[in-house]
Amino acid sequence: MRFDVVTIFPEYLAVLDVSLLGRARREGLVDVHVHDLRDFTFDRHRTVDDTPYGGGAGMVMKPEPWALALEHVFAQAPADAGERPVLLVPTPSGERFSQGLARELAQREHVAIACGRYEGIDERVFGWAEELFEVRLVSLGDYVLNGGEVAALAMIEAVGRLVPGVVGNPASLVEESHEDGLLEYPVYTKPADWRGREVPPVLLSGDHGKVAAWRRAQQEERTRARRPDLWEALGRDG
Ligand SMILES: Nc1cc(-c2cccs2)n[nH]1
Repeated sequence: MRFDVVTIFPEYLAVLDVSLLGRARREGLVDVHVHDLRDFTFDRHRTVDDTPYGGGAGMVMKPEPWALALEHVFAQAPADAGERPVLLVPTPSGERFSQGLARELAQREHVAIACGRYEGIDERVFGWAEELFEVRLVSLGDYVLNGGEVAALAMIEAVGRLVPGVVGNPASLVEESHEDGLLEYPVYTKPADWRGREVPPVLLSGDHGKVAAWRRAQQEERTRARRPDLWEALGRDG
């Protein structure tokens, strides 16, 4: 799987060289390429923004550098990709990013991410990009970041780790929060008695059936208590 990230802060993405994805990149499972938007400007100041039509505070990212950068990214598409690449655009006004969307994206050959800054990217870029990409405006949550780079890191990690072979033990991907719509159960390790706090006895029982039942009950209790929205969505009684 290939990721292409376009940003005015390419150094923001350098952390991907050291995280879990570092090995995946070295083993050719996941490929991440970062592009500096300013490389697609041609004025002396490498200008990427300008004042907003209609007035208002802040600056808007100019459309032409984005079009040139995204055309360059599109041309990098893996030769065998039998599908249009996805273009993810992190924005507070997008669809909610989720484990389900991460799973969907992990099946794709080529995912591009456009990291906006300032007050955003000229809206016309998204309509234009539809000619080359499946464009998905995506929100990480209802809060505002200064730019899309942090969101890009989060999405690359969430998607990249689901690519077969990236995570050593695929079984560890199964019982995670949100995999089955429920939050994950609590986990414990040695010592059994830590500062007077004991591990739930069922976990020391050796009875795998009881352990599984206890863990499921914990998942349901936690989801109902902490995420009533998820609980309702599961259609369980309130
Ligand atoms: N969920 C979310 C995305 C963002 C931004 C993306 C780009 C600039 S701000 N903030 N919050």
